[in-house]
Amino acid sequence: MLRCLPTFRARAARAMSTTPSLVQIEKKDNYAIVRLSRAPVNSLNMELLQAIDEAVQSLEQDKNIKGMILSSTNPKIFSAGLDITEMYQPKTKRLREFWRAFQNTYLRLYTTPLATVAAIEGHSPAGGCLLAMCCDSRVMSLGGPLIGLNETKLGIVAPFWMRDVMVNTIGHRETEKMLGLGLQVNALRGKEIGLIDEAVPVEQVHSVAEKLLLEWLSIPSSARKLTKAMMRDETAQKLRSRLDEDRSNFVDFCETDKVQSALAGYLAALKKKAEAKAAK
Ligand SMILES: CCCCCCCCC/C=C/C(=O)SCCNC(=O)CCNC(=O)[C@H](O)C(C)(C)COP(=O)(O)OP(=O)(O)OC[C@H]1O[C@@H](n2cnc3c(N)ncnc32)[C@H](O)[C@@H]1OP(=O)(O)O
Repeated sequence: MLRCLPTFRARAARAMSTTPSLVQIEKKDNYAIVRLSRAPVNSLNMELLQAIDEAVQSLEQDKNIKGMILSSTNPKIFSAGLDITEMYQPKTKRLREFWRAFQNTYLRLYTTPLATVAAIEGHSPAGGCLLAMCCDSRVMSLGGPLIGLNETKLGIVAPFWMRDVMVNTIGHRETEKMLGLGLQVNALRGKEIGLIDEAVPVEQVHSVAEKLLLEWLSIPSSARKLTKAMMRDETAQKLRSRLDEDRSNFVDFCETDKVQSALAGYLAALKKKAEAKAAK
């Protein structure tokens, strides 16, 4: 018992230090709204990934909570995807921990027994698109925001499990095009290819997300959960059985000169764009 205490304390301290600031949880009757809250663009660094994982886990353990809406405190950005600075000029130990956090968060969100809906008001590239695809349904705002796996445009390659989730969502041929060309699409096009379930004006995103969530929650709970597991466990298991191999592949790939120079170029382009915006 005593020996468990430091682990418990460390976990509790970590949860307290990450969860409230990086992820906001608002509980409603039988579901919660989980808002990503890492300014400026919800880029997924290790701490945010861990905070999402912990938030979903804590909701799974709450007997009153049956579902969640994944959203953002920033209406212009759902999530900018993985924090590129985690991958650029990395320290190997941190890079390994970062990738494990990404694997864990994906596995948690993709297979959670909670019903999940992504309320996507703003941009959702790459890792942001993955988080959204892990949910049972997606609502996205009409207009400017884009969603997709744009990795190839950065000169990097999405891992097999991001591909698998996209194939499961929109089918093989659409994934081949989206992934190969690094395409991002707006909500209307997303709806045409099945990436998005509802495309609505931004002010309706949350009410429609709630409607979709209640539809999932209207299904008898054990039937809904078993069906979700039946549809998703095989895909998740593919990664679970290769966690270390996948992480080594990522670290080796990331540390190559080619990937490092591609990331340097991409970060410089982002910075230039931000400076031009600020100068206006
Ligand atoms: C075998 C296995 C192999 C595996 C091989 C590895 C594959 C891993 C899979 C990778 C998955 C990913 O998610 S890769 C990540 C892909 N993500 C992206 O391409 C998104 C890039 N960002 C954008 O497009 C835009 O920033 C967008 C999100 C639309 C917001 O536009 P805005 O105009 O509102 O804001 P900006 O001015 O651009 O950005 C505000 C600030 O945030 C920073 N910023 C923006 N996105 C960022 C990001 N993802 N990471 C870090 N920082 C980011 C900018 O540099 C600015 O910094 P300051 O100038 O300092 O203010």
